[in-house]
Amino acid sequence: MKGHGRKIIQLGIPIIEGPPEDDNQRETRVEVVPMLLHDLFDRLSQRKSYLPNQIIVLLTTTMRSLLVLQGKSADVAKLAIPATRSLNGSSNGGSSLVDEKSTDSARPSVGVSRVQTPAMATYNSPPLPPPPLAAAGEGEHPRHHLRGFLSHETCKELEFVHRSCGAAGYRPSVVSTSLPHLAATGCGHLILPFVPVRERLRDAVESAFSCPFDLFVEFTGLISWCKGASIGWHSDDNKPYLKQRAFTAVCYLNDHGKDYKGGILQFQDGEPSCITPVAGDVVIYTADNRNNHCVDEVTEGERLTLTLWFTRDSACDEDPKLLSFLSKTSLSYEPVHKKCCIPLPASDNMYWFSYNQSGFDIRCARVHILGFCFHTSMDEENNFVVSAEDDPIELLGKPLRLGREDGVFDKIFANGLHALQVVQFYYWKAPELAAKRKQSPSGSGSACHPARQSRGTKLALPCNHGLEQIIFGLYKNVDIEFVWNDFELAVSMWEDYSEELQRKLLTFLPYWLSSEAIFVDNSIFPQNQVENFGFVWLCILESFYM
Ligand SMILES: O=C(O)CCC(=O)C(=O)O
Ligand SMILES: [Fe+2]
Repeated sequence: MKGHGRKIIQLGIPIIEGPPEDDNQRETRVEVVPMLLHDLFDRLSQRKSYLPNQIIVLLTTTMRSLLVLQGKSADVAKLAIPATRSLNGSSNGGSSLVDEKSTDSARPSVGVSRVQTPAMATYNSPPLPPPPLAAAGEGEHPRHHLRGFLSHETCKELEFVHRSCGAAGYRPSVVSTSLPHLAATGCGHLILPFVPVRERLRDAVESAFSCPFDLFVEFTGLISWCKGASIGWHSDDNKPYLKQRAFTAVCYLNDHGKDYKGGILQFQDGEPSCITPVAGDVVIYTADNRNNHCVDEVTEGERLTLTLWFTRDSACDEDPKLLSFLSKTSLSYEPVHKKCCIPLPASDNMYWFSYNQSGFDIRCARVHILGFCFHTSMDEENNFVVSAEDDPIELLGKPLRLGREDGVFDKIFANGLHALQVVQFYYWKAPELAAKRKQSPSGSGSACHPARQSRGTKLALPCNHGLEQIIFGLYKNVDIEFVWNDFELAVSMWEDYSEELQRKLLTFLPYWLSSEAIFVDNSIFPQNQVENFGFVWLCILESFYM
């Protein structure tokens, strides 16, 4: 529902909270709701899925469409009503507001007369909500430290995505997982955990820096800063090709001191002058040279962040590019098709982590430090032999098994990335799996699973195990007892988790594609048919206005 250069005209009566701004020069156009929309308007505002203090505001944009805004009445009205303000397109919890440069050219196609309602007689333009954090950090160095912004569970889920999918980063000693990388490696469904986080962050940045509905996400990525990683003094828009960046949001997903050493973020001037990362905290700042900053070298462990850049330039919006990727990769799967969730590795060199003239494959390292190794998928009697000219790393793209100590798990994984994803899922869910086992009547958990027969041969891969330990092995926080039965349960839980995300993705994608924006809309998942009502009506109205 994003649109650019289109006009907003509000239909209906403005909702004003508090005194109107002394701003007579700002004319606001409010049209009466055309008769034919009354019924729709009433029924939409009775939708059961909204909280009592939420309403729907209908806005016409061009002669061809209507937008439905969902939100708290006063908030929506404050943002929607100042039609003379230039507002960029945006999606907000399934709602959208569309940019207009002038108010005069677009009138609804239905004949509406400009009627002054009692509320309008005194109405000019209500004040925008005050940026909640403005006092704390605005000024010469606009920045804010938002504590506890992300929940523990969100941090853990994003960590799972990163440790299962990350590839070598754009700088030395860095591993990264960008959203296009997920889409390109058959993991488009793993974008879903990011969606509400992106939206909340964009709202927080727009609110903190008083630019409602102004921003697009330019980049979203998970980044591991490993031993040796650092960045010197810079601003985030300091290259000609980065000038579109207006704001940065860095979310910390693990803890300085506990998970790694070093990696303090420092600002050259202003307050706060340095940020010691704590899981769940977020720092937001303008990307320009009012916020020159650096990150101290990480000396041990793995510093994990989710970094977003925001832009005002719709041409740099990440969503349309991502959607074009997703429509090519994810739409080709049927939701019931099991293969839909099997990751498809990128080229092998993207998983090569180089360090001081040595290195390792990131997929291998991630399973090794958790006590696993890759085995061929063949039984020993099949005499599986790797020909001398084959690059052994290529075997990670082929079916394989997972081994641990003296056992090999029975299941054949489609490739190394698939196996890695299940291993990471097991460690993410280990406490839950152990609790389930303890609750089940038979579950002492000590039973030796038949999977532990010896099968296949261990893949001999050219990896520097010592280096793997140094880079990923410290602070691995694995104090859980490994149980094969739990691991087997993790395989089916991983399938359920992935299929559920895939199902959601396929449900969301048509809406995302038609609006060229990625957003959360809980109403797409109706509890019952009534809740889906708005969308149905919107579609009917769109065709009506065509
Ligand atoms: O991770 C951080 O704390 C800041 C990262 C940063 O400065 C950057 O990626 O440009
Ligand atoms: Fe930076």
